[in-house]
Amino acid sequence: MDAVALKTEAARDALSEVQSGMKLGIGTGSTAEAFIHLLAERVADGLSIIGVPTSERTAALCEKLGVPLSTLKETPALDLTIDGADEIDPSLGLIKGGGGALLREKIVAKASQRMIVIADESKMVDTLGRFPLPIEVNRFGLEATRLAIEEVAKSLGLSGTLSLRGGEDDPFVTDGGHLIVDASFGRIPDSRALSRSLHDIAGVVEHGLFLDVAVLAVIASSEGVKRFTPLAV
Ligand SMILES: O=C[C@H](O)[C@H](O)[C@H](O)COP(=O)(O)O
Repeated sequence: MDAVALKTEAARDALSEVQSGMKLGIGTGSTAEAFIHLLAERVADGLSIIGVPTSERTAALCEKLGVPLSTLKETPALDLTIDGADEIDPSLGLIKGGGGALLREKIVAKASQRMIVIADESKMVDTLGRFPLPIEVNRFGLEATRLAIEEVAKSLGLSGTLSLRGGEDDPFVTDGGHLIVDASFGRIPDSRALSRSLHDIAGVVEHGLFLDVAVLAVIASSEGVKRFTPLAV
C-alpha cells in the first residue's frame, strides 16, 4: 500500500471516533485531507457535526465538500480534533507545521477535549527531530529572533541550521501573517526544555512541538491500523 492509501486507512479508522452532535477540530495537511473526504461522505449520509478548521486551506476543502463549519469565536470549546503530524514519538509528542498551520492547529487542539493524531507509519520516530522543527515567528525583529533561537539551541546542546521557509526574498506567510523558521536541530533529547525556551523568546509566536496534546495515535502500516496511547517516558 502506498503512503496515500495508508493515510486514508488511518483517517477511516479515526472517523469511528466521530459521533453525531460533535464539535470537531479539523486538521491540515494531506492526511487531514484524506480524513475530510471521508468525513464529507458521512455528512452527506446524515452525520451531524460542526467543524472548526485549522487553516484556510482546510476551510476551503470543507466548504467545497459540504462539511458544515464554524469558528472558534462561535464555538470555542470542541469535543475532538483530528489532525496529522510530521513526527510522532512514543509519548505521542509531535512535530507539526510542515504545512505551515501549526499555530491554528495548536489553538484548535488545545480547545478540544481530545486530540487524535492520524498518520502512516513513516511518521513514527523514537526521538523527535529528524523533521525540521517549524517555528512561527513575527516579522518584526526577525534577525534578533533568529539569534535568540540559536542561543537557545546552543544552551541545550543542539546545533543545526535555521532556514526561513520560502527563502529570504519571498518567504512563506502563515494564515496569521507570520513567517516560519525551520530549525534542523536533528535529534531533540529534551523537547520539553526546548519548548519552554522557545516560548520565552518574544519574537516566537508558536513552535511545532505538540507535547501532551494528542491522547491517541491512529497509525496505518501495510500490516493494518494500530492505535497507540502515550507511553510514559
Ligand atoms: O502544518 C501542517 C500540519 O501540521 C500537518 O498536519 C503536518 O505537516 C502533516 O502533514 P501531512 O499529513 O501532509 O504529512
